[in-house]
Amino acid sequence: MADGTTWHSSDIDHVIVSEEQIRDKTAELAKQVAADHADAESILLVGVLKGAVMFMADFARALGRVGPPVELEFMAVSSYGQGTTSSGVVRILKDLDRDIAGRHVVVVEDIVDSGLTLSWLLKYLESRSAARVDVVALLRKPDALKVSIPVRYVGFDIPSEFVVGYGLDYAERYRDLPFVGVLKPSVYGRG
Ligand SMILES: O=P(O)(O)OC[C@H]1O[C@H](OP(=O)(O)OP(=O)(O)O)[C@H](O)[C@@H]1O
Ligand code: HPA
Ligand SMILES: [Mg+2]
Repeated sequence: MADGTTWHSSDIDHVIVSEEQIRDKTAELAKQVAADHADAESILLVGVLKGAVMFMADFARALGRVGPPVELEFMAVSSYGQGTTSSGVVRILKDLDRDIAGRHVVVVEDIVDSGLTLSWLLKYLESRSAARVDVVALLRKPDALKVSIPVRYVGFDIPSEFVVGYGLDYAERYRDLPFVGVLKPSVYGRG
C-alpha cells in the first residue's frame, strides 16, 4: 500500500474530488475567510463531527497561516445514522464546550446535502448570540437542497450522489480516504 492506496480504495467507483484539489481549494477558502474576517480578534471555528474532522484539521492550519488567531470548538450531531439519506431529525451528540456570545464563528462542514443539518445548526448557534456566523463547506449538492441556507464559502458543488472519503462515511467506514469518491454499487448492502 506504499502507493497511497488503502485496503478499501478498490471499493471506489470513481473519484469526485482529488487530494490535490482538496489541498488547493482549502488554501483558497482560507484566504477568503481571512480577508473577510481581517478585523476579528480571533476566529472561532466550529467543526461538525464527525464528517468535518479532516477538513477542520486542514482548514484550521491553512487559515492560521493567513488570518487572525484561530480557536477550535466541536459539535457532534447526527442525522444520517447508518443510511444514505437524512432522517431530517438532528440529534446533538456533543454540544459546544463554551460560550460563543459576541464571537466571530465559522462553522466548518464537510458537506451540505439536504441542508437540514446546517439549517438546524445555524438557528442553534444564532440562539447562542454569536456576533457573526458564517459557514465554510468543502462540498455542496445543489440539486439535493431541501432548505435554502446561506453558505458563504463552498469548496465544490457536486452531483447528487452519495460520496465517501476525507471524513465522509458510509456506515462509519471510508472516512480515512484522502479523496472524495463514489462507492461501487456492490458495496451497499454488504456487511
Ligand atoms: O445537509 P444534510 O443532508 O443534513 O447532510 C449533511 C450532514 O450529514 C453528515 O453528517 P452525518 O449525520 O452523517 O454524521 P457524521 O458527520 O458523523 O457522519 C455530514 O457530515 C453533514 O453534517
Ligand atoms: N456521503 C456521506 N455522508 C453524507 C452525505 C454523502 O453524500 N451527504 C450527507 N451526509
Ligand atoms: Mg455520516
